[in-house]
Amino acid sequence: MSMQRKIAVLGGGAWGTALAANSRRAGHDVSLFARNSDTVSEINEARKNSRYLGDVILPEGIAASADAGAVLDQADAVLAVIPAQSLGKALGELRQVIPTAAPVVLCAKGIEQSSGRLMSEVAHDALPEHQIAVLSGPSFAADVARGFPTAVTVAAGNENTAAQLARVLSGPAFRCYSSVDVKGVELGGAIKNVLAIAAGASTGRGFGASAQAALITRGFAELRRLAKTLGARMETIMGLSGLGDLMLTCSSPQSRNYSYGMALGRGEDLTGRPLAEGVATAPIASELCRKLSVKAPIIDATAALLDGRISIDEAVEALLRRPLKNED
Ligand SMILES: NC(=O)C1=CN([C@@H]2O[C@H](COP(=O)(O)OP(=O)(O)OC[C@H]3O[C@@H](n4cnc5c(N)ncnc54)[C@H](O)[C@@H]3O)[C@@H](O)[C@H]2O)C=CC1
Ligand SMILES: O=C(CO)COP(=O)(O)O
Repeated sequence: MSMQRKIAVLGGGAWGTALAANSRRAGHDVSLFARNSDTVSEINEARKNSRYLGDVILPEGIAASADAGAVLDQADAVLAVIPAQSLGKALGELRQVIPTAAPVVLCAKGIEQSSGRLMSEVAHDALPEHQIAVLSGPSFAADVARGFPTAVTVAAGNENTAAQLARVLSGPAFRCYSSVDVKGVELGGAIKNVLAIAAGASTGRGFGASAQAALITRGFAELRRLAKTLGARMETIMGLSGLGDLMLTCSSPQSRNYSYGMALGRGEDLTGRPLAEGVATAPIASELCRKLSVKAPIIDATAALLDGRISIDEAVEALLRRPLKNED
């Protein structure tokens, strides 16, 4: 039986376009909803999305449109690639035109600042009749758009749905592992963005690789504690969507969160920078940890730093001066 499906992608930014390219290479019929008419014509006519992906040439046959209803019509699966803080509103507006039989795969990484909800909770509330899944893992849009080898995790509450989506979304160079741990997969993606800002700030401030390794490792301990409290599986946190994405994002200036942190650390002007999801997630992640009595000094310090409540040097001093403790 042919695996060809109609995949509808919502969001014409870097990641939406890259996932559309991947789905096309996997042999699917792909339509992409972008709000910006210049983006729509550039994808359709020049097979490019230069604003977000520079000179990458996309595969033939991605049908971009600013008409969400047309994009979603007859879709077998929907990839929601809209930034975390806008996802709830966007899905609410599109509810009537998303086919109820189509699983909705959430690809944003963040926690909703106004409510503290994870993306799957936001989506369940906006689309109570739909099956919700999450795709996350170490995957820069530019790499995926170019067809470089990448591996991610696709999670859904139903094991068969997760496995089926992993089969459908895997491409020649894009390997999807399946999971039923939706919460674990999305927590890793949301928290690594906050930790990447911290790691970038440390580098930008001029601290060495030792500080970097300490931040990543102790930040990972905070992610593990939060995930355990929320009932996620440790295997997930140790996997692609947790440790894997943390390693990628905290070590490469290709990450917008890491480079946001670097600019912060260097004292540069932060206006007009590309999307860095960790900026909005940091305060609510810190608040969530406080409410759940999860110790998260690095997440807290990152939120305080972003808020202008402390300087980097004050944050580092406060972190180092905490009472000595067991490494757990
Ligand atoms: N860029 C990357 O390498 C990766 C990004 N992600 C995640 O994917 C999400 C989206 O990121 P990017 O595409 O990279 O961001 P981006 O800034 O490149 O693009 C965001 C796109 O969403 C569109 N958008 C915003 N609100 C919308 C709405 N209400 N309806 C329709 N479209 C809307 C914008 O017009 C823009 O085209 C983020 O949560 C990010 O963390 C995940 C993995 C990799
Ligand atoms: O999520 C990503 C890689 O897995 C992309 O990271 P940035 O949003 O920091 O660029």
